[in-house]
Amino acid sequence: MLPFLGPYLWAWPVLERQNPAVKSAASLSLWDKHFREGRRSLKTLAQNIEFQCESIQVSPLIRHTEDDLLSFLEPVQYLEKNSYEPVDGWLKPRNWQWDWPMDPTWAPPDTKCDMCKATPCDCISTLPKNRYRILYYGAKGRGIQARASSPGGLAFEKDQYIGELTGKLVPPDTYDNSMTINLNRSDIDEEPVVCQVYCQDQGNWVRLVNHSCKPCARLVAKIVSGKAGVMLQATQDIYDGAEVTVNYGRGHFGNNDCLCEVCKG
Ligand SMILES: C[S@@+](CC[C@H](N)C(=O)[O-])C[C@H]1O[C@@H](n2cnc3c(N)ncnc32)[C@H](O)[C@@H]1O
Repeated sequence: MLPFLGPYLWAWPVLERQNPAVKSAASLSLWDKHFREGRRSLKTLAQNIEFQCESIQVSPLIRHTEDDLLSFLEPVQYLEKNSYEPVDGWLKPRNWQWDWPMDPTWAPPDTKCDMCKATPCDCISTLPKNRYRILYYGAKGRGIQARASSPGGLAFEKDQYIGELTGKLVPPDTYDNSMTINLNRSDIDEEPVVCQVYCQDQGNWVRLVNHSCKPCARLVAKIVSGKAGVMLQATQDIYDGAEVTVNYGRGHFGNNDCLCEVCKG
């Protein structure tokens, strides 16, 4: 996915001539690496490759320094699973009964999986693959479109788990933005929030799901294959070509800010 810089990648030799900053031999190999990555993304529709330039407004490239340009072409770090590192001062969640500090998504081995109701299992590796594509949805930015094996076919069945949102695990109340979601644990008394999943700088495709006031999916905290996580679950049958959306919660968008199909007719 790299429509924005795509034309520049194809015109790379011209860009190189125009920007005198792009000369240092030391950085050529980095350029080369990102350039190849970009071409691969354009050629193969490798939907998991997202680039830093896609979430920012880039002014004409000639005005940028070499470092800027390189950072635009840097792929967003793709996480197959959540990343956890201990943080000083991360308080033990309410009613947590195990060692602390530790990965707050850890669950005891006898915890039943919310997908198959059994234990142990490998449900997490059975989530659908290649059933989505990243598309631009106008002023909403990028979003996720469902993709079935045949045109117009059923991509996801009602209640099916579509994917897991991955990101960096951070202490509760660290961030308050649309790239962060609280993870609470239904297997612990009073269901405390044990961490947030923060996916601004790294994560997977689920982080690109847009909001709708009439969504076809939801993000829900579940325990799957022995780990707690935020799962994307279809709330109705979703067909090929439909945008996969969730509700970000009441009050997320101010008056008239929501661009979903309900609010914009
Ligand atoms: C989790 S991100 C979704 C991916 C985002 N569209 C992108 O291209 O990076 C959330 C952001 O998408 C945009 N967005 C999502 N749903 C929207 C909606 N219904 N109306 C307006 N903007 C929306 C807002 O900018 C919001 O802060």
